Amino acid sequence: MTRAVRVRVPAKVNLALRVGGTDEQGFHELGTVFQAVSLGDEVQAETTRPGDFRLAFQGEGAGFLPVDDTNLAIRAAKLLAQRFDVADAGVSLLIRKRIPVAGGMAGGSADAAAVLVACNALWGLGASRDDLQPIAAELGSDVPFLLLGGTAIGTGRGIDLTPVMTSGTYHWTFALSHGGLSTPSVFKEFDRLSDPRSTEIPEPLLEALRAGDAAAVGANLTNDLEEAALSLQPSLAHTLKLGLEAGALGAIVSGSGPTCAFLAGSDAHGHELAEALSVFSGVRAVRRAYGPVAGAQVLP
Ligand SMILES: C[C@](O)(CO)[C@H](O)COP(=O)(O)OP(=O)(O)OC[C@H]1O[C@@H](n2ccc(N)nc2=O)[C@H](O)[C@@H]1O
Ligand SMILES: Nc1ncnc2c1ncn2[C@@H]1O[C@H](COP(=O)(O)OP(=O)(O)OP(=O)(O)O)[C@@H](O)[C@H]1O
Repeated sequence: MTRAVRVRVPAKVNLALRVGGTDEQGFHELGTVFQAVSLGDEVQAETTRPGDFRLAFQGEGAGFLPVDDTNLAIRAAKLLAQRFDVADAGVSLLIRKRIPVAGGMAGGSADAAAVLVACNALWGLGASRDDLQPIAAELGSDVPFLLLGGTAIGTGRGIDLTPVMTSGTYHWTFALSHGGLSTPSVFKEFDRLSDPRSTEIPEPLLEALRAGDAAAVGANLTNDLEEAALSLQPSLAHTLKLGLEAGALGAIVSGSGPTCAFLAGSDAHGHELAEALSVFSGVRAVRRAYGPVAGAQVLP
């Protein structure tokens, strides 16, 4: 039996996020275009005593993230063990975290996706990615995309995925904020401020992605949750303005925020954006990344 597995998993940015009405469980209907980016976490999974599920963090969130059954990573391991009837399951997980916590980049979801892939390998389950998708969807709306990676349209709760054809590489600069925003409170603020919108994906964005036209992709970034995130954290307006003044091709709040995402024309331009953003005290840190990249993958 395999004793240890390492898995790399990306973060996501929503190039478009359209928010419609709610279903009977209170989930909003979404029309979104996800892109997986190279700012990611690494999960190391090792076999341990049967019934022993252990978790530790290094990096972002270490020291304050829960490491008990409330953590999505532990829930993912236990759900997989249950669905595949793994007798004597146990795992010791170490997560090297770079994705900001409660940052709108799906950090917890990424870890859950990585744990599914890691435990599948560790326990020799032989499950395909398609087998893992419904388990991922039970864990959270962003988890299935972090398994898939690349660039994809998400509909329904965000879990019905269709890969999108893209050309080229997109250079991203992310401005991390002090503190996070809770996803449910951002959706609640959206409901307070706005009526449900159309969930149609803007065709010019898809055309720009197909053509590899970064300037047109930048011009067509859109996020219906942005107004709600700005209402809860007003300093984000200044962060977005700084990036645009420094020549970003597009500037947007990532998902439910508060991380802000800036599209650069090149790697060198991304570096300039990072320098311009880091002078603002409202920005905790800047990170650069590129996309699209693969979903959760076992490392050799
Ligand atoms: C904002 C996004 O990141 C965009 O990709 C996702 O929609 C959020 O995905 P997530 O964090 O995996 O969300 P979940 O863990 O499934 O749900 C957390 C909470 O977000 C809200 N939520 C989430 C997804 C959705 N389609 N409608 C919602 O209203 C609900 O209040 C839900 O209780
Ligand atoms: N492995 C994990 N990593 C980060 N947060 C976790 C994890 N497990 C549980 N959480 C909890 O989930 C909350 C949201 O964290 P997360 O980093 O996933 O937010 P997010 O990136 O804004 O999510 P999304 O973009 O999917 O809406 C945190 O406040 C934390 O308490």
